[in-house]
Amino acid sequence: MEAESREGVFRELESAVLSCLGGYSVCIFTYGQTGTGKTYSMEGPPEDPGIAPRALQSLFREMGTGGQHHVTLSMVEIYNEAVSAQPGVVASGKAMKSSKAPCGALTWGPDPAVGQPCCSGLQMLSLGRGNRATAATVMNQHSSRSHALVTLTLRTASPLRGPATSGTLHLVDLAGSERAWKAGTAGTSWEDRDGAQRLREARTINRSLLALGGVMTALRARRPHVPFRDSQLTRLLQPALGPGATAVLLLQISTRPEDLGETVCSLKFAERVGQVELGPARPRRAPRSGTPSSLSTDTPLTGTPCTPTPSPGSPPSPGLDSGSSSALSPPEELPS
Ligand SMILES: Nc1ncnc2c1ncn2[C@@H]1O[C@H](COP(=O)(O)OP(=O)(O)OP(=O)(O)O)[C@@H](O)[C@H]1O
Repeated sequence: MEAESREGVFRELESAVLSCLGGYSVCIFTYGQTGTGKTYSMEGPPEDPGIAPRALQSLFREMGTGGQHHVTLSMVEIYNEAVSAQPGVVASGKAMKSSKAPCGALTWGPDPAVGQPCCSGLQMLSLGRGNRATAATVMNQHSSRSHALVTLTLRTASPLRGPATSGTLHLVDLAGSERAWKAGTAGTSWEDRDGAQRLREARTINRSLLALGGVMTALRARRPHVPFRDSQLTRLLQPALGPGATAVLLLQISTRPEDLGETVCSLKFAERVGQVELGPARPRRAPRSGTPSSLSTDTPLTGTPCTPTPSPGSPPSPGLDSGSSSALSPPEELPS
């Protein structure tokens, strides 16, 4: 995505983002082949921010115009099917105007329920970004090896706007799909430990993206059973893809002739997503008490313990891909 179009894309998304303040549930997710710029589009460099910081700035600018708001931000990473909350990247507090913070800097004020947090939402985003599992692959020097889900829950009360509402914004940066031969470590052979690790990651990533494709197929066909339980990714996305939610897919594709196969797969996936109907968007009233809902609270993670995110160089965590025999088998077919 070119720099000047990134602002244009955000302008298209802004009304959906702001609808969260009216109690709507909105999910924006990036999808595409590895190395096509998903993370860049979602995060962007400080001099030209991506969708996530722009969304936060826009929301907080709007919140500064009135009403009472309670904001919860959480960041969850899925690496090799292990789910972990990013340490220190879960916060709750009342959004407040601050003379010290620039407009939209997202300062949290003291909240008796959670102690005295006072940090900037943008700082929190970059903290999570820094902790994310990345590694060099043939296709991308800083490839994200995990799916990252940022959830903002916004409970809003305004005497002028009627009953209190609870809206949610999910920002999802999916790990990229990749072919087996492209999943190895740059400059090393497949037989070495790093190469094997990259292949194992690629296999798990592709499998979870296939599960997402299965969910989209079921939603499109309005099947009574939607296989949300087929992967951690789809489990966590369930509330974001429920009735009345709004989901926006940002598709990243490569225009290189040698990537044609992957590009066609990505376009087919987008076509399928484009045919999904989640029903008319519905606002949600805030619960009378308790914590606002978010991905982490709406979806029980029973049976899926939160484990610390291993760095790509550390031994694999026990899970779906712990079998050494499967470690070097190629990733499954690309999701399409
Ligand atoms: N519009 C852009 N302008 C400048 N550099 C870009 C742009 N888009 C992507 N890049 C650069 O291309 C590289 C790959 O981008 P990025 O890591 O965002 O891809 P990705 O799709 O998230 O990959 P993966 O799925 O492997 O994590 C990065 O070095 C990034 O800085």
